[in-house]
Amino acid sequence: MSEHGPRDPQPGRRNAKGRQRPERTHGDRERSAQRPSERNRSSDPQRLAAYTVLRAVADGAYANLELPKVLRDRGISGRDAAFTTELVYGAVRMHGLYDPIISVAAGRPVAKIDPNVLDTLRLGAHQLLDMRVPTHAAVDETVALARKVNGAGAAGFVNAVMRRVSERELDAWLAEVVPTGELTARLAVEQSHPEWIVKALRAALLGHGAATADTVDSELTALVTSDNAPAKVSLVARPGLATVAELVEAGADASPLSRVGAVLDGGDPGGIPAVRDGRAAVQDEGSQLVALALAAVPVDAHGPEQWLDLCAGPGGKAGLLAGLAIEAGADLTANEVSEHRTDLVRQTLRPAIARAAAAGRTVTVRTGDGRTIGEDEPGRYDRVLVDAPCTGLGALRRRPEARWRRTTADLADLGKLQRELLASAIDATAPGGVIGYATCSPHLAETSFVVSDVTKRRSDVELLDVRDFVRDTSGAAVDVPGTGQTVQLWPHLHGTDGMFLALLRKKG
Ligand SMILES: C[S@@+](CC[C@H](N)C(=O)[O-])C[C@H]1O[C@@H](n2cnc3c(N)ncnc32)[C@H](O)[C@@H]1O
Repeated sequence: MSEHGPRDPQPGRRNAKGRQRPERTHGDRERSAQRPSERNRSSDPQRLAAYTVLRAVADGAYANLELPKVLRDRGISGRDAAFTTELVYGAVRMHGLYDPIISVAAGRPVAKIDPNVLDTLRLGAHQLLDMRVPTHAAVDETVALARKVNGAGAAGFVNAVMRRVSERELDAWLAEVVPTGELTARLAVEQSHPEWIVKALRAALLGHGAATADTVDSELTALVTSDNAPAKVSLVARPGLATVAELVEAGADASPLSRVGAVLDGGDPGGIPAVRDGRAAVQDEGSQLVALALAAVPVDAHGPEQWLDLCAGPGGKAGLLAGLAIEAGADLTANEVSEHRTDLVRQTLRPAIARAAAAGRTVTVRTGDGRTIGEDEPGRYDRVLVDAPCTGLGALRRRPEARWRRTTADLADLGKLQRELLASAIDATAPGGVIGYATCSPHLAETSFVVSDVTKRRSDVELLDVRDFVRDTSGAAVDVPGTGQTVQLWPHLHGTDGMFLALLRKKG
């Protein structure tokens, strides 16, 4: 491949995401035109760390778990950690767009590029096309990284590809690689999602009443665009253990959406004492609304209410439910099928377990298959949460690799499990009790279809109108589009994960 120096771009031009691209200087061009072997640069720790995480993700790791480990092991913190995080999340999320660009720049399909080298190129493409990194730094540092991790031969190739990519602004690349035609196919590349997910989200917007035929294109565009924006850091003050005021004092803003929530505008939540002690935690406000709604439904119980979290791992909602249960004079059982995740629940609930004991109530954690609880303990519980295992298509902002791992085949396996768990939950619920069925996915096959399939087969449950129980901090009903009795929250409308909730009453 021949090498061409980058053209001078139009100074001060904004790219498609509205970011100001820095002006490039003549010096940048000269520098980029140098052969990689003529430069004597070693790669910097942040890019090396980002590359390490990308390779781990390629081997099956989760970026949100691997990244903190690598940052900690290498002593990367503060702004350097934020930079590394942006590199990792951007390169993983956006490679559905970067790969076609890299392919054009390299003159070959990405399948013909060594996967290690491809990850280096993705990191470089993200710096060039979506970050404020000056062009010369993005190119030079990517080449230095390639020399270190991919070898001298690969560094020459990376240099050539990076320089080609840097020749155009993002808008020009979009014009080249985004297909014309169907919006779903266009968004799949432009917003870097597998097309089956874009189609499923389109159906979900229509099916949950969040769009009409006239508005679905703009809603869908806003939704998939929001999947690529970093989620804000939301905190929960676990009732009885911490207060929102305490979180506000530590620098967060009270959440307008959740009465137990606060939102952190940057900074490390781990630095907040209540979070460090497990009295507060990072938790999406949508998840908080689910737990609050289930706890708010009036139930006629004989004696202290018995609450069950059927699928509790790693314990986020159980942490909130435990506090709400103690406040309500109820007992909570948190069940989880995986031993390892049960340990995480136990860790999360440790402060609540102690507090429950002091209040004469119990919070119990156990390992078990939720599908058999209905048979083993029929009618024992007054409130049951089924936060079902799902594709997580409503939480793509937080899990950058999830969109590339999920397949339509997952839906069939999960659908069977979801139906069995919901049926078991209903069996485990006492007459007059309430069941919450939740997913962090708006996919119709995991939400409305599961609820309608299970309820139409039985005469002992009725749907409640969830809208009555999803209340914001002021006590007003949260504005949820659609007219059905279930609630679907949306990242682009509510700023939360795409949580779904149905509430069912067991007939007395
Ligand atoms: C969506 S997650 C629950 C998240 C949790 N409620 C929270 O807020 O942190 C679903 C959980 O269900 C668990 N699970 C899967 N199959 C299960 C089963 N048959 N019985 C009980 N739990 C199960 C998974 O291991 C996973 O931890």
